[in-house]
Amino acid sequence: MIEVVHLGKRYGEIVAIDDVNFSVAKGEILAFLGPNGAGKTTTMRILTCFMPATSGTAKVAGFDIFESPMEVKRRIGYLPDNPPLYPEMTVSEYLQFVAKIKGVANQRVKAALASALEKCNLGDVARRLIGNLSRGYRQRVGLAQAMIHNPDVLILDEPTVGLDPKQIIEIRELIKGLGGEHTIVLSTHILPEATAVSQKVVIINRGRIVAVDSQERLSAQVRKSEKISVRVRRGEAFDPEKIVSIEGVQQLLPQPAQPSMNGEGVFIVESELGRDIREELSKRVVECGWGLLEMKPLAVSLEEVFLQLTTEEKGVEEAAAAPVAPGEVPA
Ligand SMILES: Nc1ncnc2c1ncn2[C@@H]1O[C@H](COP(=O)(O)OP(=O)(O)OP(=O)(O)O)[C@@H](O)[C@H]1O
Repeated sequence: MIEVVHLGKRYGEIVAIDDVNFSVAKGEILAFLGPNGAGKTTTMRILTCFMPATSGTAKVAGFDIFESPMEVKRRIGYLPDNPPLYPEMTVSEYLQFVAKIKGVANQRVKAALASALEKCNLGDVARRLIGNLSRGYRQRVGLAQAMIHNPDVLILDEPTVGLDPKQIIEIRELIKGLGGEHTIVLSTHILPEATAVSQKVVIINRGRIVAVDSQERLSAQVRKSEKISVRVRRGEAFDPEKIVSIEGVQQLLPQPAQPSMNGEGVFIVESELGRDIREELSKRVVECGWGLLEMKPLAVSLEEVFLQLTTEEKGVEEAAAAPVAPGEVPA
């Protein structure tokens, strides 16, 4: 549905994006993940024909953004980082106004309005003034205006910025629900957002794509060992020697959690990449009589993937010097 090829943009001397390539299949949700200034907004503005690229091109539903911008715009709904809302209009008035601007035929405006209100759960506030709505509701109005002409593709620039945690969950759920019917590209600098809503992640850093893949495959790409978390009933009986002696086990990792009050214990076993120790591990735990409660493989988090990919580019010291808040991509 979307094909981006060798896209580049300069603002004078500043290279905002350089040789950006990715594709999005029909109905897929793609997260465009990167720190502030990475080039996300620039890419989205080019894709939505708001701004020309300096080099390369992109196709949306088979139409080239340079050769057929009107065809592209017809198929795209755009939620910019600051959606242009009119506070003195009611939600319905505003959406009908946008529908007309976007060329929805007069006889179809009513149906388009009903559909957008329903999809974005705005029925209850249709007659309220936009200026009186909460930020979460205003963001839904922003989404509704993006989809009022029922476009194949939705481009959403940081759709949850400035919302409270409850509103964030609601908007993410809404976006997830729109996938399948719409192809969605969403930009974010928040890792859990990419994990929560998308099937595919493009990581951009300093204007260049550093990875494009599914989260699972990105994790696999940077994985250097297998990790399994084991929870046992009798934590006090645990003897590390019994585990490290299993063939293929490299080390036991420090426990992430304190031993729980009820005596349970959790430990993480790191083993050679590609070697499946699960059977032997479970046997050993049972033989030792610790009471096996849970055993689960640990995936590498997207945060680790991001850090590793950008660290390779920036150099270890520089990356190590930048502290990262939980869930945030380092700048
Ligand atoms: N109009 C402009 N003129 C000059 N430089 C610009 C302009 N717009 C963006 N830039 C620069 O291009 C680079 C990419 O910016 P862009 O806004 O695309 O990044 P972003 O990933 O969307 O970041 P943010 O999340 O902060 O919006 C940055 O270095 C930015 O300073």
